[in-house]
Amino acid sequence: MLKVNHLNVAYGASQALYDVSMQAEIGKVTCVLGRNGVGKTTLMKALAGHLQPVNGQIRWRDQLLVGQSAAQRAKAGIAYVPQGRDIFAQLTVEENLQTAFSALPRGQRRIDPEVFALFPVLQQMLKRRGGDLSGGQQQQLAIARALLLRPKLLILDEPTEGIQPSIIKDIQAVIELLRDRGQMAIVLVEQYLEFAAELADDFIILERGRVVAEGPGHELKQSEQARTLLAI
Ligand SMILES: Nc1ncnc2c1ncn2[C@@H]1O[C@H](COP(=O)(O)OP(=O)(O)OP(=O)(O)O)[C@@H](O)[C@H]1O
Repeated sequence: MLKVNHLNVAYGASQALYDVSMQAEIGKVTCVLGRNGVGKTTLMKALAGHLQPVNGQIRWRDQLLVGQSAAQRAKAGIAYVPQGRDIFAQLTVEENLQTAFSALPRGQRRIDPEVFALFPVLQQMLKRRGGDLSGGQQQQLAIARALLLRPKLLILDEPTEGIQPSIIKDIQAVIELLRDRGQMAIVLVEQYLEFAAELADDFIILERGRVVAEGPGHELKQSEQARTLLAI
């Protein structure tokens, strides 16, 4: 289980997260919701090790993460798919997938065919350059690259942003399949209440860097508070 306790994160003098606590369990999707600029990406970067907090604790399977680098966390099975996807435009799909290898032991440096079962389009486009893919295909590539780490904690930062509805459905199906296998915790950042409500087992809502609502996912659809906080 992931446990975040009283996390404070700042960019220099500008504080972005205040006393944030949350948890995410194996076999569940935990959604982090909130409007633009409330601190969702900051929280994900702190989980992945791209930002170190001012104070507070992050525990993953009872191990303290604060102080560990992003590379150490990747090796410990924490995979982060950033907002904007970070695909290398000049590298082929295959080469983009191979960039995950640096976090893997030598014996495991191969592209698991399972990622092609999950995202068949990637196999068809293996020799194409990342920059030639559509936004939705790039998102699938970024998730596939993260899965090559065989993560136990998968962090997805707004995977639906700017993506056509048919691919959103495909991505949703993959997230559900990964969740239902019961072997990883999934933290999903979302702005769209509908998508989050379909997937969330648990949720938190951030507002100006603070957790202002939380609960089980089934409460999201009916929640007036969520609608107000997300300004729908
Ligand atoms: N590199 C940075 N330096 C200074 N301030 C930053 C930096 N990145 C983000 N911030 C600020 O921190 C706050 C939280 O930003 P963050 O990107 O975490 O929000 P978000 O909820 O992910 O928003 P979005 O949905 O637009 O991605 C904002 O006020 C933002 O301006």
